[in-house]
Amino acid sequence: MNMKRNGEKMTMLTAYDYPSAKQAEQAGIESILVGDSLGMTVLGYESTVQVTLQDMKHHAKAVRRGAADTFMVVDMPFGTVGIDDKTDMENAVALYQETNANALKMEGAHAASLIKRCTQSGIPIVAHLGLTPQSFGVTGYKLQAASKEAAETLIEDAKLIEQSGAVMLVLEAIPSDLAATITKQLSIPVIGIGAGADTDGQVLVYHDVLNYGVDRKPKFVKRYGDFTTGVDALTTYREEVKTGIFPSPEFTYKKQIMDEVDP
Ligand SMILES: Nc1nc(=O)c2c([nH]1)NC[C@@H]1CN(c3ccc(C(=O)N[C@@H](CCC(=O)O)C(=O)O)cc3)CN21
Ligand SMILES: CC(C)C(=O)C(=O)O
Ligand SMILES: [Mg+2]
Repeated sequence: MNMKRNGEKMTMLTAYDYPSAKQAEQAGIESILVGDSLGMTVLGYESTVQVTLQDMKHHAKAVRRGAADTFMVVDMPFGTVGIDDKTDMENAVALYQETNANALKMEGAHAASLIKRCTQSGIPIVAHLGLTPQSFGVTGYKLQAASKEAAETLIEDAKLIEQSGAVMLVLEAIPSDLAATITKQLSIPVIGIGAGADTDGQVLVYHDVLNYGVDRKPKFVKRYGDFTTGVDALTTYREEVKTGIFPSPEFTYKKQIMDEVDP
């Protein structure tokens, strides 16, 4: 992870299961995020708030099987950080140990003390500031740190999480000049999503990149593929069964002579 020094941009992509993890690894993506966005993209929840520690474990284990050689970051879901020191630590240890993750990610500057304790215990932590979707009920889904005061607070928060031992910072939905400033001031890599071009790297959601079952497109999402064509394929499959085109002999086992078979 020396890319901050040599200036090469780092790429991160979410993955939630075995095939998407394999694809990300095959594409040479440097780091996979098993994001709690899986609640929305693959479980059909309205937000990430419904996602449990069990959900994260289940998906992260599948991702690990698909991408054994890629740096895998796993989100701590809503309600697993900030309960009490003992419970927070038990949650982090379980998620890290059971999924064989390379790092865990935690939203918000309030996680600073847990970041410190995890780091001391040997768990690498990625911090996540700016728009933190687990707090959407308080913040909404909108640009964060838009005022001068909020920007100053964010800069202080970023320094705090670096001092607490975070190995990386994700900045979401903030003005690009603020993201550039924070990226310059920190020595750890800063990965942006809706944070402009001057961070050390970018992260996007798999289903957004491939237009796969998502109905909203935030401003920061660029689509590189179109999985909605899957519906055309499924429609053709249905039609071919209805019309008897499928299964043709090519997809059929050889006939037996039924007369020779006892009924
Ligand atoms: N598919 C997906 N992509 C994501 O990037 C993502 C998730 N899901 N789930 C978890 C969070 C939620 N995120 C979101 C969700 C919505 C907006 C959004 O609608 N933004 C609007 C701005 C709305 C406003 O300013 O009021 C946009 O147009 O960008 C942004 C980030 C980012 N994360
Ligand atoms: C949007 C990214 C950074 C995330 O936290 C997620 O996918 O859950
Ligand atoms: Mg997340």
